Amino acid sequence: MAYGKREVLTGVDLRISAGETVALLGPNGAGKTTTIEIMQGFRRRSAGDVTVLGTDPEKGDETWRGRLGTVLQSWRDHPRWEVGTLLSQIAAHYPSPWDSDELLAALGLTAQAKVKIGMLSGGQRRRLDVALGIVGRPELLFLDEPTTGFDPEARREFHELIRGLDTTILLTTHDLAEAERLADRIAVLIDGRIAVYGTPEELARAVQAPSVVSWQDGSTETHDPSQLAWELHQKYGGPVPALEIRRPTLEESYLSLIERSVA
Ligand SMILES: Nc1ncnc2c1ncn2[C@@H]1O[C@H](COP(=O)(O)OP(=O)(O)OP(=O)(O)O)[C@@H](O)[C@H]1O
Repeated sequence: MAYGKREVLTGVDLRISAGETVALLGPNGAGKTTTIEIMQGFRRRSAGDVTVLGTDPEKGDETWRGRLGTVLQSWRDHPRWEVGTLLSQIAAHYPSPWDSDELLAALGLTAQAKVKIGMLSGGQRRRLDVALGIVGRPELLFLDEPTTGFDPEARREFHELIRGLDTTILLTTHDLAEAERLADRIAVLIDGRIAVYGTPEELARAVQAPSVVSWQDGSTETHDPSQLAWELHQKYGGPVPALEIRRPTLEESYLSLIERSVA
């Protein structure tokens, strides 16, 4: 993808299987939104092949579009609409939508059905965003930084909700713990290229961020914790007091990948 002469996506090779949740991570400006817009058919790519639910997004018709769901940053446009009314209005555009009341119940919004959107709390509004994104029973759901501004409880509830959906999901987030919790696979986009694509464990292995080994008398970073544990075991002639081995978190692997690509 090039904007004018400036190429912003140069190596996006991504295959997502049905039912999978994939998190697309990357620093600001890496090209995540552009990638998603191309997949949704909102942006015309400069070159390359894209197939989403069997269709080239540039040729996607209304029926194809109806199979996609999008949860964007909060709906702020309809503050005077009642939650239930807006949801049924949107539902009416789809061939086999969720029943609005059922969906509100599933999202814990039954008590808010007659509340005006402008009166909802941030977390409630976000649930409504999700309701609007999935009301058409999408086969593929795009979540763009879904929990920005959530309190920890709302975030946890949202994660449970998302994990309970049996739809294919492509998620962008800057919250690494969220990616780890929700995603089967993680794609890291750096400067328009997918630098790594795999499970969090595969990412950690590819990046080879060090583990932290600590014990009663010391602590160190190492790429081979089991070797070190063995050496300590020899040194102590038995169990190593207060031995702890901490594998790199997704955040550490990710940051180490970004640092390396900048260097
Ligand atoms: N309409 C546009 N015209 C020209 N350049 C654009 C346009 N939209 C995005 N860009 C540029 O393309 C690059 C990728 O932007 P994009 O919004 O896809 O990144 P992102 O990974 O989603 O970033 P963020 O995490 O900040 O949302 C950036 O350098 C941006 O400035």
